[in-house]
Amino acid sequence: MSTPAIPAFVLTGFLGAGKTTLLNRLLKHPTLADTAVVINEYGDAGLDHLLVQKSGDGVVLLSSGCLCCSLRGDLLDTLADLAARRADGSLPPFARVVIETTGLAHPTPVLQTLLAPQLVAAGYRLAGVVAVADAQRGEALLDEHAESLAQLAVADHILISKADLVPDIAPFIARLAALNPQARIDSVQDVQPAELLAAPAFTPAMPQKPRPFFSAHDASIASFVLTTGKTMEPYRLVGFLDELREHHGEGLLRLKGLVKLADEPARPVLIQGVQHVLYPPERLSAWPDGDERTRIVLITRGLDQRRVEDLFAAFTGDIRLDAPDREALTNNPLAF
Ligand SMILES: Nc1nc2c(ncn2[C@@H]2O[C@H](COP(=O)(O)OP(=O)(O)OP(=O)(O)O)[C@@H](O)[C@H]2O)c(=O)[nH]1
Repeated sequence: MSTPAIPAFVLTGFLGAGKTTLLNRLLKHPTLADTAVVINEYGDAGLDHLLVQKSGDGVVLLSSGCLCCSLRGDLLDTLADLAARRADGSLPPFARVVIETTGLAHPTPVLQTLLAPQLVAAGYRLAGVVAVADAQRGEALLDEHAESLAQLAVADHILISKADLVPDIAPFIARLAALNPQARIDSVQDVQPAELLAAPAFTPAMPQKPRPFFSAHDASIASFVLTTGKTMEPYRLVGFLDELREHHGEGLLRLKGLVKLADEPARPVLIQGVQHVLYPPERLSAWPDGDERTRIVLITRGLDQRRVEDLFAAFTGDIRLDAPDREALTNNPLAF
């Protein structure tokens, strides 16, 4: 009998954005008390782990009852170890894990780690990416630090901190909505802790929100949705994902989708991926939102959207003008 997967949330945001402040607030909430926290610090500079009360062995027990782990070493080993100790009863049966990334980190290595086969086998499931956006430093931060832009671009949920220090956050919100049209955007103060870490966090928004404007600085980052009402044969999905990963993996900051497969159209398959790493598809029991179309959200950097759309259409059999069909892409001896 399989046990339910452990939802893993990534909490990201630039240095000083307010991640630890938010985390402390979340962990005080009774419904989130059974949360394991991994603070992903590199080097000796990080101090975040000192802000929680240690109880030896790298694991700390917060006064609220939360489990916390300060991590200097390998994220993968730590997460695997936490799961093993949860399974053998030496740790309480935590209901979710939050991984706070270092402020300077590009988010993709952490996401890739979570999609690694060892962690999938250990029972983890990437449940959502929450990014804290600092309204005080606002757009300047996005312009100056590519990591900050990437953190916000891959988020499912953006939380704006320090809105209390800024007279008008509307332009900042507009910029964030343009950068990541799929994300839900809230002010940190307005969001309820319990709803923040409620799994599953992911439902691809449809239709795609229009981009109110597009900043030249963010021009290489794009977010778009591939959709089809058709069912797909499983081998075609595999073929599409293989092609995508092989030829466009480098520019794929994040992929997440619900796919209607021909074998069981009433039970969509959840797919997730980061760059060249794809998570094993997960069969859901039902469509989460009444919309039974395949929807795959891609967040990309420097990737040709049109080519990806053509590739997808070739595998679904949807006809597109001026685009090669699937045979031409997969059976062409001259193809790349
Ligand atoms: N006024 C105000 N201050 C905030 C808010 N959120 C965080 N801060 C302050 O901002 C500073 C940095 O917050 P942290 O929570 O430590 O930020 P962090 O993202 O964890 O920082 P690093 O771990 O260095 O990446 C602290 O002094 C907080 O008190 C907010 O919403 N409003």
